[in-house]
Amino acid sequence: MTDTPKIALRGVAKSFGSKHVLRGVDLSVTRGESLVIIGGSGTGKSVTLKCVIGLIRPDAGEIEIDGTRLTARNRTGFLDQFGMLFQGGALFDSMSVWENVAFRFLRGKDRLKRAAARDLAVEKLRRVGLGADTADLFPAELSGGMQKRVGLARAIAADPKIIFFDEPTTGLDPIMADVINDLIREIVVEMGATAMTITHDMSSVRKIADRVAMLHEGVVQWEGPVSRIDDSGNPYVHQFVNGLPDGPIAALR
Ligand SMILES: Nc1ncnc2c1ncn2[C@@H]1O[C@H](COP(=O)(O)OP(=O)(O)OP(=O)(O)O)[C@@H](O)[C@H]1O
Repeated sequence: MTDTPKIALRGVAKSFGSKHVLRGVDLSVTRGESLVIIGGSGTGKSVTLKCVIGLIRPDAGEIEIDGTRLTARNRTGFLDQFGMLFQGGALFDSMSVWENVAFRFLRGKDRLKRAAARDLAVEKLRRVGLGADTADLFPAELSGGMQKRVGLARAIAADPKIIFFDEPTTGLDPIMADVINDLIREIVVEMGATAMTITHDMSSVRKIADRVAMLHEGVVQWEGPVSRIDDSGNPYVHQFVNGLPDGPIAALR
């Protein structure tokens, strides 16, 4: 084990026209660590994540993942190596639950025989609390919480060493959100995975994070261990964590 960051962003900048969304983001996530990026709506959390997973190309700065610098050439398909739980689950409606979970094993270089792929999917479904009886259902037949579990099973299907979570509790009631947060934490710890999550749900932050970074006005305003978020001494974090109407964030609106 080394302290080499699994994920490192250095001076990452991205504008859309005259809108400077990211103005030099520096972040690093070490091996086995869970970093949660917080920030208000429209502060660039999704843009940051999309830069990291290669869906958006930054205007400036560097991103290194697992020791490899992201370049225009290797960006495509980079995500294949990592697990990702998309906001809303992003399941394929026309495929059964097990086919969704085993998606990457049904084609390409990791292809398995269908029976083996199904067995793998059933095992992952079990890990997220779903019985084998859900394997042949279709996403439309599942509740939102079950869809999230299936998305999580798909994210961990290939035992990735790095997992990204995009707003993992969006659309869930508070009780189901808590269940999913617990499950994410358990699985990340059990797999020893490095995790990066974006969210504005403070209950997720408290459950999932080892470390927290607060994004505002295109830069990381504060970062520190999750144990410090109630006592950060940072006015942005204080306002955000406590949901206060007054403070530097509201003053800028
Ligand atoms: N492809 C794009 N083209 C133009 N503007 C974009 C694009 N993607 C994002 N933006 C803008 O960048 C800003 C940051 O968006 P982003 O989705 O990263 O915010 P966020 O922090 O994830 O917000 P939320 O919590 O509401 O999802 C927004 O103003 C958005 O309109």
